[in-house]
Amino acid sequence: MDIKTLVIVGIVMALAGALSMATLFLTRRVYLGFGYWTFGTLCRMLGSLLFLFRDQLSPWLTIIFANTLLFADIVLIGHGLRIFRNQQRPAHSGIEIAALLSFIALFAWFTVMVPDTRMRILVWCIYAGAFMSWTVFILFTRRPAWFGSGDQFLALALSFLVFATLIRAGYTGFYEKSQFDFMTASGQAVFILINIGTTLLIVLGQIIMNAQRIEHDYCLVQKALEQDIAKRQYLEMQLREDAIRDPLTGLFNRRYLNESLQREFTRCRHNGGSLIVAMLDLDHFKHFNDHYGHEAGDAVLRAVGHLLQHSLRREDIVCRYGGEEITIILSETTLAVAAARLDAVRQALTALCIRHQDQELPPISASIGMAVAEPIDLTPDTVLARADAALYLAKQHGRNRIEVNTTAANPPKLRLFT
Ligand SMILES: Nc1nc2c(ncn2[C@@H]2O[C@H](COP(=O)(O)OP(=O)(O)OP(=O)(O)O)[C@@H](O)[C@H]2O)c(=O)[nH]1
Repeated sequence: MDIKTLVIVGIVMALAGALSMATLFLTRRVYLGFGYWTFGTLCRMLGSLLFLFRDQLSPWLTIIFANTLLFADIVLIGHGLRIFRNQQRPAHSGIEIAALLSFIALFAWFTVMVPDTRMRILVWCIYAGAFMSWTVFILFTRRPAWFGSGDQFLALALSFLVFATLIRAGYTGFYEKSQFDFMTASGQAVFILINIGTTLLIVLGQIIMNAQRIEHDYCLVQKALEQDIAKRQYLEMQLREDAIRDPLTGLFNRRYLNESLQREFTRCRHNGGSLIVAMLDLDHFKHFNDHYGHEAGDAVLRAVGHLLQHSLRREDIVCRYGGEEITIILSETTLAVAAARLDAVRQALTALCIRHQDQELPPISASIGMAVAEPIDLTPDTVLARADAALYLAKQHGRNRIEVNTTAANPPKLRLFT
């Protein structure tokens, strides 16, 4: 394959790279800096194309301008990279412009004033080698979070070119002048081949770098979104909790009682399970409040709420009905078991040691009324009313005791707990 054919292959490769970069640039999301890479690839293609007309057009075009375009590509790779990696735009523009202008001047000098191919090659090797090394340095030393195989590709391709440039500089120093003619010397063919190989590798590296950065940003957005969703869910849960909890005792509130009682009542009706409702009321609480103060009364209510929450089953629903009255919904259990459990609670309440402002408050007690949902209950409110009636009975019978609202299905034998 002669050198001209090789140059044509290089042009085709650069064209393919330029087209893929331009397509991405125009149709997809690209980061700042990608435009410089696209423009650089176009320069490379155009510069290679001009080489083909070496003996037909002016040396200003085919030597000076062509090489300037190739060098511009190398400058633009580094410039684009620094912008891609969020560096200040004007940071090194002065050096780049000065390098480009001096490169043009030296090439013009060694083409028009003192024609010297050996010097032109050396100038090329020094300028291109320095700029490529600078880019490799940035690639290896400033690794951002999205650093990945794309950066390695680019670093690898450029390092290879730096190596080839060094060899070319050495080769230039040892051979006769006649060997440097671009379109005839065989040594130049190797360098053109290396350029062809690295052109696509550089483009590929730049495209992968962009894709990896998009992927990294996407992951960040996704993570932020997930955190946002979790926060919202937590806030919603918190709002729901606030809406159904009594702030003083931590027990469910009246609203939740109404919802739950209706739900449990319907479930019990349809599935035939059991439903027991209990009303618990602190004894002589008005007197307690009057004697020890409202704040001490609040401390008692808090302690009672805490005890109830921790001494009943998880599935039992404990709600503050109002004031010092508490409603408990017990499902899927028998009256005997529920009564025994509530009596344990009653006894625990009497043993409760409550402190308020470094003062131990006197023992408290509670009366409890219970009712079992039965076919005669047409609504949940009737079960509640029967439990309340049993509570009234417990108060009348001397307090600190449990009374069960008896019906034909639940005879009075259960009035045992006093
Ligand atoms: N500290 C405090 N007291 C409350 C709260 N809600 C209601 N109370 C008081 O609870 C007392 C209820 O009194 P009563 O309904 O007369 O009942 P009692 O004194 O316990 O008498 P019996 O139930 O017959 O034993 C009232 O003094 C209310 O002010 C509250 O959130 N905090």
